[in-house]
Amino acid sequence: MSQSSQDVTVLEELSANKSFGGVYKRFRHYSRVLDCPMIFGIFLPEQAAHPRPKLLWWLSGLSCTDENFMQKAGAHRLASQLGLAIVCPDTSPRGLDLPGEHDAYDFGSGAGFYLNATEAPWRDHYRMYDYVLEELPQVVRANFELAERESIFGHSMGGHGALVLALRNPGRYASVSAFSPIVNPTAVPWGEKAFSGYLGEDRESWKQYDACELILAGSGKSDRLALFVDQGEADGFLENQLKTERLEQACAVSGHPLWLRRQPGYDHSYFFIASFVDDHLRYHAERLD
Ligand SMILES: N[C@@H](CCC(=O)N[C@@H](CSC=O)C(=O)NCC(=O)O)C(=O)O
Repeated sequence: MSQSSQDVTVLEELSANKSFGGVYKRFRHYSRVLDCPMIFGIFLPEQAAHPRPKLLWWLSGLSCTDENFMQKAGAHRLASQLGLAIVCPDTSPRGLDLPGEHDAYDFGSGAGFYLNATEAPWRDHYRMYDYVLEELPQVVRANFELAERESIFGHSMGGHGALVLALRNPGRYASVSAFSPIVNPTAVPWGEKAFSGYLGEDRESWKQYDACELILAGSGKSDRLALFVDQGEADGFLENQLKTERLEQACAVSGHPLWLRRQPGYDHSYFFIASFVDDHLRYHAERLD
């Protein structure tokens, strides 16, 4: 069977670790959307107590794999109690060797930006928007018995991904939240570098992947999903890359509901995420009930 005709829902189990009564597993599958093998992680709460867990997606940031959140966020204990299944996709296609793909932490491997690239050579593989929105959910649902509703959260580049996916797909997610998200990628160095490489120089086309632009464009819409955002005030990326105040401004102008918490002294790391992840898990669990 050729790779492109492989059944994407067939999983190869790579590891399984019991954790807080549940189980953390990693799987490899062939992604037709990305045209390469991909790995994802899933935490499943105890089967007997939660036969049909609620589904929560986590999107990680630059330089991460499917493993960072599972190993560092300390989310398993409460996810197990709340009956949450958490799925962590990888942050880019893998196993390729496109020109320059592995040269920098903020472009190429580990930096897919949850978009569908239109520029060569990226467009043949870098389609993380479709992968996270469509293909991986099909794979996960074909293999695990899960509740129908789903929610999404993420960090930094992954916070950007979570906000964009939720804003562009009203009704799809019961709730969305983010730690230290890149909120206005079309106007900060990380986003400008990635979007010009993946999407080309037409800046109009970039706006479909920019949370602030989407919020401003959706001004007056009635079905706006509230955004829950935690941002550390001692985050070294806040001033140049994250610019949380622009999200505040866009939401204020558009009347988009935003619950923004500025957390004094916290930086951009997983120590920040671990400090507040319980609040996010409870927030999503309540809205998924
Ligand atoms: N220069 C650093 C930058 C990588 C980094 O800080 N990545 C963050 C996400 S930043 C925005 O998307 C991260 O989550 N890192 C992984 C971790 O486990 O902390 C570098 O490459 O080291």
